[in-house]
Amino acid sequence: MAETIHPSPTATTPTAKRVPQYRSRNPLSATLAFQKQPLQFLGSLAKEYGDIVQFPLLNMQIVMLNHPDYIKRVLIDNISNYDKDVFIYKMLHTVMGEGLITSSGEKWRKRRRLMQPAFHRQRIEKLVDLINDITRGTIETWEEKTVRNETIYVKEEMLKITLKMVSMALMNIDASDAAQDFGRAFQTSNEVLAAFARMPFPPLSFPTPSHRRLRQAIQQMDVISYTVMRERRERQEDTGDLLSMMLASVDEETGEGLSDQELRDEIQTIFIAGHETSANALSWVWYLLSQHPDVEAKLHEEVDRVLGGRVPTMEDLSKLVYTRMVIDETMRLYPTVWQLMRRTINDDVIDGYYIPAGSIVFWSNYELHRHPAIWEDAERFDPERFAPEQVAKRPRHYFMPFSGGQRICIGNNFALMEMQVMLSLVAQNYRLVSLSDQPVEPKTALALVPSTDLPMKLVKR
Ligand code: HEM
Repeated sequence: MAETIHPSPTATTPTAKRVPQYRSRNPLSATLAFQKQPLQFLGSLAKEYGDIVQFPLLNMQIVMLNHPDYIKRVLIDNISNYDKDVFIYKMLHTVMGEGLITSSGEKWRKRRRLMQPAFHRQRIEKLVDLINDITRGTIETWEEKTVRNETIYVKEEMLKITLKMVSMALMNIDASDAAQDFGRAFQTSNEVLAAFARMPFPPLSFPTPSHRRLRQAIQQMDVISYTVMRERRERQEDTGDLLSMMLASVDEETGEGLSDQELRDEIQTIFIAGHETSANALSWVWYLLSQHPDVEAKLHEEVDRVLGGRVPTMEDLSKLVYTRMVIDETMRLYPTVWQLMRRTINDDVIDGYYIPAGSIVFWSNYELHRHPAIWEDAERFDPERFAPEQVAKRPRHYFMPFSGGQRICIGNNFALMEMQVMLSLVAQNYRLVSLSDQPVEPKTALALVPSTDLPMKLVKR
């Protein structure tokens, strides 16, 4: 029989069930396990409790949802009942301010409306040539390395290339030194924040050595964002990109443009959200290809057949079906955004479970993408799962590496385009062969990153 729950079911939810509670004699065991090995801990919860469970994390109670239908309720069906007033977004606020990821309500809505046109399909189509050029530039730097038989570190290479792509394509910033400096400062802030996300104590305002490093890194990123902004304001030219749109925008009610602080927050958000995510996804792709020669061979066959030695055009992308299948299957196994959370505004009932107002609901794409009722033999890397006829059989919300609903990733089409172009163009020219026997495991920083730098050798095809 359904138990009643704390605080107590509301009049509208008289029959709601209590969310199963994590059981342990040690009140700190969940916190310690989450801090030490979050993926293993979440996996054990899913195994033991199924699709929903509540566990304590420090002084918070977290409701872990582990079925895509539950996530659909939060992101789509009852979206107005969930906001981002949760510690992880407050933490990101220290770096991104109130940018598109961290803002909510009317502020978010207006900003999203303003930025959305920069990501329309027609605009993205125009960026294919630029993405090709940037990839070719990288391939040229690799020519010499190949001759000298030098090792490349794939993680670093992917971060460099995606940072260039996002800064040149969306903000028309010549991505030389400034972007690389931004990348370095971002890595520092990333390390500190990842540690804080696992153990949010002491508060970031407390001046520990690592929190001081974070402050410094934020200052360095600020200097770069403000310089970019000042230069573009002075030049007063409309280059038709995202930054131009933001600089020219005027609030319909107040007639005012975005303030320096608001622009800084958005530039920082785009720099950060727009490069590390795609870089990690691509790093995982190269790693998985190096471990699965059969998949690699099939990819080469497609790239050679469709492109015939040319660089890809927008029309080619729809024909590079297997290339896209490899990307999707990689994001299933290693979703770079591996944890998401929301706060429940008013009481809700999810599949009969009572979720009181103020609950923190949490889900991990890493776990969801391994749900045994949805993905057979889930640990196996098998791009065929994403063959068009297989995709057609699954509800769309069963696979949401870019999240879903109104707050779906604004850069999803851009990311898919850049990854498909980059992957096909590099695969046309090179094989990336792993140089290490060290096992590569997923590491939970803010994003899900490979545990090694992925040293590889370039072999010309
Ligand atoms: C493989 C690449 C990427 C993945 C897996 C990814 C994933 C995601 C996810 C899961 C969210 C939802 C976050 C949340 O609800 O808290 C998100 C939001 C967002 N992403 Fe991405 N992303 C990628 C690439 C990009 C790129 C290239 C850009 C920009 C150029 C970008 C910009 C953003 C922004 C601004 C948001 C906030 C959208 C909003 O709330 O309105 N992302 N992304």
